[in-house]
Amino acid sequence: MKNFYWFKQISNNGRSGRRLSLGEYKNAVSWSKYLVSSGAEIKGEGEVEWSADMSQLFIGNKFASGRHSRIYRGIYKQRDVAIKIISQPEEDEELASTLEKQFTSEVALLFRLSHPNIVTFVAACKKPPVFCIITEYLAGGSLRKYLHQQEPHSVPLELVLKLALDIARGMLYLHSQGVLHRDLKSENLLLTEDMCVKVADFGISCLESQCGSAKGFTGTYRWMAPEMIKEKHHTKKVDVYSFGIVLWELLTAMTPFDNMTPEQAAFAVCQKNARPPLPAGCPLAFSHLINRCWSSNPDKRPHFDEIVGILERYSEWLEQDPEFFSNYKPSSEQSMCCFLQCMASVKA
Ligand SMILES: Nc1ncnc2c1ncn2[C@@H]1O[C@H](COP(=O)(O)OP(=O)(O)OP(=O)(O)O)[C@@H](O)[C@H]1O
Repeated sequence: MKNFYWFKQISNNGRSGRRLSLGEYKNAVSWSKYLVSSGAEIKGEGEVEWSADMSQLFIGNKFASGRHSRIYRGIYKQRDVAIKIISQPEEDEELASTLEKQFTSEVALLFRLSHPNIVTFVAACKKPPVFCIITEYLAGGSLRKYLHQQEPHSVPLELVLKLALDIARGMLYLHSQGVLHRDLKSENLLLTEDMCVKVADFGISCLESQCGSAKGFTGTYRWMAPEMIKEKHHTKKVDVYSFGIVLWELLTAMTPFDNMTPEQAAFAVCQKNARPPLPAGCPLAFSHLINRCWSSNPDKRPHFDEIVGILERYSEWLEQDPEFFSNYKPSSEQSMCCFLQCMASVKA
């Protein structure tokens, strides 16, 4: 594979694997000294359960980065993985401590989650000032990257529906586990090769019972619910708001509020109740749902069980009637249900 060298990131005995390119070498040595174990260690609570066996980890090319992380491809126990490496800055103690807290919380949450639409956790390692989180590798990249490669408004409605349902099922599971994601956006939704979506990046997620206020929050304004922008008390419904924005992204393949800075977008959402414009030809089935999801009143936003139910019904109806999206009227839901029940009884 051109320009792709594996580096066996082990060596308690100092041996390393194959040669790295100069850039990779510089990157690797900057943190490898921390990741390589130096003998017996005392591990914190729960750490034994998720601690990576570093002798089984091969680290390859860096392929993405986050605000405070670099993401590498790798192999762990013969499995394709993504390795998120977070390094604490020496010069900023407050940020260093926030990053450590985020790492600990992300691992604790990911470790207990298991669902086809949630990225699968593999292992982690904690060697301050470097932490790593190993997850399954998703070859399709982020949904944001995929949407940016499409012409605006060009994603077929069947695909929009399928992707939306994947995301909603992942979120329904997450909420059923009492977890709020709090940073749901297309960048944190990853695709498999066969276009299945998985929810990722639990850095600022929390257990509903322990979320507290949104003070000093580092989520992303373009996708953030107004109550969270205002640093008010928030509930699971902040994820439903973000889901509404993601649904808009799926339909338009555009960036929300792309003519504004994130701060301007935050101001417009809170002070002027602004939302990204729904396309003129947006099927009512979607505009109706999006408007409910991004309602400024959290109580008016549906729960994910209702959203999954609605999207599943849309899928069924689309199967029965290829013109479903043009024919749909919100008031027709009832008659469509009757129609399907009749069809089912005729078949029986
Ligand atoms: N398991 C994975 N498989 C494939 N790509 C991944 C995986 N994990 C992360 N990525 C890529 O890396 C990017 C950043 O990952 P992630 O969001 O987890 O990092 P982060 O440090 O939390 O970022 P930020 O804080 O800026 O949101 C993702 O948008 C995606 O493109």
